[in-house]
Amino acid sequence: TQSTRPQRLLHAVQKNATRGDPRSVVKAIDNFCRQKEWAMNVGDEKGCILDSVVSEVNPVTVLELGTYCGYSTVRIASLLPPHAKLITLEFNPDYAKIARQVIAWAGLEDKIQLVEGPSGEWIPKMKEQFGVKTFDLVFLDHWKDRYLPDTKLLEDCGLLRKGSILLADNVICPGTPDYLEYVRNSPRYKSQYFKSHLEYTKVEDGLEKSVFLG
Ligand SMILES: Nc1ncnc2c1ncn2CCOCCNC(=O)c1cc(-c2ccc(F)cc2)cc(O)c1O
Ligand SMILES: [Mg+2]
Repeated sequence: TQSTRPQRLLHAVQKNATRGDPRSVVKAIDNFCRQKEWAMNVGDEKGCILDSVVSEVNPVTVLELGTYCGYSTVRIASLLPPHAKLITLEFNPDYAKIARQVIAWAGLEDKIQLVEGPSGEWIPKMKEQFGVKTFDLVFLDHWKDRYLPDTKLLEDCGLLRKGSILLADNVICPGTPDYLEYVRNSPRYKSQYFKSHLEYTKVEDGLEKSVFLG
């Protein structure tokens, strides 16, 4: 039977990356996607912007929406302080299965909780299920038409505090126009655009960093 692209990406990690070395896992995925097959990881160019935001925020609680194969999950978790926790939501069980193995290869299972299911259902359960008070950082990288409703859900569930940071991938390509309009015009956010390119291509894309003002 034919393998899937996520399975081939996982094999590239197991073949080329060192167990327990998250940065080698990130590098192995980027090499696979540049040399063999494009895949929708945030990639290295936007990944460096992600790294700088994570290092600046130094978050203790992180939420990632959209795990895919775990590339940004591993990239973020590799920069977190020892007691910090990252919860990542993935809707697609096949992607989740691969992501668990990528996370294990990087040796980051203790920092990462991968939850399978739709963001709309899980966000309202965060407090009771995972003992989360508020998130210091949220990385949005799931369905582009879910960014806005899920941001409003995070607000309504009291999961954002004054100073919480939202970092959104793909605000240009594929694009999240309603989300951009909201965070750029709402008095409750201070927003900033980081121009970059769609992973592994020359197409314009970028990350939008928005600080929740409370
Ligand atoms: N827990 C959850 N709840 C709800 N929904 C969920 C979920 N978990 C996952 N999903 C479902 C969607 O997950 C994948 C979302 N990501 C993308 O679609 C994506 C697409 C491109 C792209 C593709 C083709 C082009 F030509 C140009 C660009 C690039 C990117 O960087 C992308 O991130
Ligand atoms: Mg993306």
